[in-house]
Amino acid sequence: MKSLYVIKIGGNVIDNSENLYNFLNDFAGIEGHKILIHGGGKLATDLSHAMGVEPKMVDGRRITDIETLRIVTMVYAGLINKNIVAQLQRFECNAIGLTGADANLIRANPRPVKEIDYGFVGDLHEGSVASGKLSDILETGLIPVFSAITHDGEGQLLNTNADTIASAIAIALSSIYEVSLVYCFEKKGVLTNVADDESVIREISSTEFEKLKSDGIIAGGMLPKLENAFKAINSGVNEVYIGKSDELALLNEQLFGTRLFA
Ligand SMILES: Nc1ncnc2c1ncn2[C@@H]1O[C@H](COP(=O)(O)OP(=O)(O)O)[C@@H](O)[C@H]1O
Ligand SMILES: CC(=O)N[C@@H](CCC(=O)OP(=O)(O)O)C(=O)O
Repeated sequence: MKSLYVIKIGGNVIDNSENLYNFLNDFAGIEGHKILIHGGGKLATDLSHAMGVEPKMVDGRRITDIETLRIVTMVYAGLINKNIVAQLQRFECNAIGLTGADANLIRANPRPVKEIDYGFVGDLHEGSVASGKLSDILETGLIPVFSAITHDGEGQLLNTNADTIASAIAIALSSIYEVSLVYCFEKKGVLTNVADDESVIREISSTEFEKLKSDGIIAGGMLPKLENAFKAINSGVNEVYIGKSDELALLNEQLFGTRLFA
């Protein structure tokens, strides 16, 4: 089986032009097949404030009313996606910017309304990712760069968490490739103390994850990230890492951030 890197980059790194430049330079240098998925939550939040639309997050997911959907589509699928693609071209990495609607690559279901109405938020399910078509794109030598925008197949764009997209793409392609899923953010890995960047936990198993959760060591955005990451490792993805965006080169020596085990 050929190997494939599925790499996700979070909003805090995207927001810092020097960190983004360094990350994209390293990403461009990775040999073989690779896919980039980017968030951009921080910029969307800043822009919402500037446009007088109060951002609302519940359990790490953005409540996406029609105004917010317009903003996130402009920010994720437009501004951020096209900037990343242009920068990758500078590094001679032939990237193609995509949403889930392009080539019908990722179809989502609108999140059902229960206690909370999330609005235009899309959830992924088995079969959401068109793995055959995505593999066709990879085999042409192009490097897909996905934003966090998907669609429902009925003409409606949806906002889908970028960590979830990365996990779903990694799982869907794991029957075709040996997949390494890598979550890059602004810290050196999963930390025992969020204030101490050197307190990296090198390995976490599913059982240890439950304990870290109940001890309150893992909180906020790290919770859904790890849930998505463990789903991947339990669904056929070869390896999953979480670590700092400017340490990507350490992946080769298996010294990058935190590695997850089933
Ligand atoms: N144990 C932990 N180790 C590292 N980060 C943690 C931990 N617990 C909570 N966090 C928080 O989770 C955040 C990462 O989640 P999030 O902001 O959603 O990531 P991303 O930037 O990839 O979207 C970190 O910035 C940190 O503040
Ligand atoms: C539904 C939902 O919450 N979507 C996310 C998509 C962007 C994202 O995931 O960005 P980060 O990776 O930078 O957090 C949002 O709008 O914040």
